[in-house]
Amino acid sequence: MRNELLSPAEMAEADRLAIAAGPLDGYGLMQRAGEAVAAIVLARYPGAMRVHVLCGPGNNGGDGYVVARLLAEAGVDVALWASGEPRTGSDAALAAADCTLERHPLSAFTAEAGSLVVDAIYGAGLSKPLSGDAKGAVDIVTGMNLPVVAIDLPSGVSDDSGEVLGSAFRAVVTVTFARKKPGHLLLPGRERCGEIVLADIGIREEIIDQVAPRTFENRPGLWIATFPAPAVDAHKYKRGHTSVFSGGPSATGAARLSALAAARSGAGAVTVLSPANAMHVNAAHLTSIMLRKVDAVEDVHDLIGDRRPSSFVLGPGFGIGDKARDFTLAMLAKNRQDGAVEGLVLDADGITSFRNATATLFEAAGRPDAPALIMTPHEGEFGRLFADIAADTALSKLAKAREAARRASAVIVYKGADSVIASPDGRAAINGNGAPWLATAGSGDVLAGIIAGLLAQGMPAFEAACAGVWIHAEAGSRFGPGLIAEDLPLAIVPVLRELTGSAAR
Ligand SMILES: NC(=O)C1=CN([C@@H]2O[C@H](COP(=O)(O)OP(=O)(O)OC[C@H]3O[C@@H](n4cnc5c(N)ncnc54)[C@H](OP(=O)(O)O)[C@@H]3O)[C@@H](O)[C@H]2O)[C@@H](O)CC1
Ligand SMILES: Nc1ncnc2c1ncn2[C@@H]1O[C@H](COP(=O)(O)OP(=O)(O)O)[C@@H](O)[C@H]1O
Ligand SMILES: [K+]
Repeated sequence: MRNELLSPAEMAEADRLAIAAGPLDGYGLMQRAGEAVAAIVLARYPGAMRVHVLCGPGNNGGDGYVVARLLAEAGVDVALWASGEPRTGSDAALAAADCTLERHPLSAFTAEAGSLVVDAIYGAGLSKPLSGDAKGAVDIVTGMNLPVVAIDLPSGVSDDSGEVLGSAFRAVVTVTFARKKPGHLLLPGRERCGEIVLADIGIREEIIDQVAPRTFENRPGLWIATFPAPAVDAHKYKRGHTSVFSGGPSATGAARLSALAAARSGAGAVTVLSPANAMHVNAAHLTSIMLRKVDAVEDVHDLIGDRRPSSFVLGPGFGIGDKARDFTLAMLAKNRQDGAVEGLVLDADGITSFRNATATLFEAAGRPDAPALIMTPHEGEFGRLFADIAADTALSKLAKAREAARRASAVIVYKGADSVIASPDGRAAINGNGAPWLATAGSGDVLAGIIAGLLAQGMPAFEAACAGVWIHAEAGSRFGPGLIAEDLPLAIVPVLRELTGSAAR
């Protein structure tokens, strides 16, 4: 599996373990890194008039010296620009010594139209905002719109958070090593990387296993092993029963979108739970989806006793207040072991309702036998439940989601163009297959329904949340322009078909 993402500390650890295990030493790894980048440059830009290689003082610059030497040996016209001297005895110093091209100071950097830039100024070691010569080079290259091949990361992009520190290159291709880093997927970093090429530099799988990363790119490989497929002897309730709470008469659509998505995602039975005064509105719009009156907490208990739904969605269009809190806490008070309630997806108004009662919610979710709680906040909703975490500028979106999941004892789906899914056990995944077509009213309601549908079919909470986010994003990206939320439940069908095929293999 190559879905792991390495933090800077984990990458350094992998590097250290790989060197200790041999056969390559640090300079050997650097040579492999440089070879990979040079091969990409030669393959992608065979006609480049001139290649400017920009080297910083650290090992990212070291990779750059290797690239400059190899490109020159291949007959390319290379101009080498350096900022700072590699530390004596470092691998970068060895690489610089082996590169006999004339070195120009980066402060004098100029380039010509039609040339290509290899960015080896800073990578994993970026420690402060770009300034001086490095910033000047970014301005020149950006102003001339020259194509950039970035080594490891575009200089200025933090590998940990994806933030742009000061300014950063915008690469056409970024070549990174062993595994991707969070900054390749989190915004705005993802946008600055262009296409990301992962190069094998000889850090073997068992080294990554030893490092045991807890952060992943959200791709099917992460959860396909638990992706549900109906058994031959399935009946509808065996395939899972999802219930979705509806709002009042003028706010029923969101629940129906969730319900339809849960049904499409494979839950065998889906029920909309409606207040009495909205029964007629809901009834007029439901066919295969069942409808049941739920007005008070007793109705929730009766439903759980009678119909044994395995998952719930509460929040879309529901309204903010006591009722949302009481229903949520009633569900969380059930025991999972009884087979009663597997889990609850709390979205939208459901989340906002706990703005001033977070401790009650987190305590209920943290009870050992409690059903799984999955919360799906967008940025605004996240800030309502986790104001201090949201305001902490030292934390990346990844770190924020992880901390929130731990505090709330809940799986957190921190939505957006770079959705992060975090589990209270420390695992986290970053999603990268979305598209802005998904930014349409009701899209989040559909996501909540897909996750609940997967949960009802027995998928564990973190995996169900990851799969839901990926499937939702994939369907929206493939559909493209014109997408509205009503399209999404049907648009997930071809995606599910492919996943079911691959799960069967
Ligand atoms: N790990 C591996 O397996 C492999 C890693 N490899 C490569 O190594 C790279 C990481 O190397 P690295 O750790 O030496 O860091 P790097 O990015 O070169 O920068 C550090 C230097 O820059 C300086 N500096 C930073 N920001 C600055 C700023 N804004 N303005 C000014 N100065 C700034 C910083 O100064 P300091 O923070 O110490 O003051 C320090 O001197 C990695 O990205 C990959 O390409 C490959 O060889 C394959 C194997
Ligand atoms: N620019 C974007 N790129 C990819 N996905 C996006 C983008 N904007 C929004 N989304 C996704 O669309 C969904 C919107 O959900 P939400 O904000 O709850 O909307 P609504 O309340 O209208 O349903 C989320 O899954 C989010 O991750
Ligand atoms: K770089």
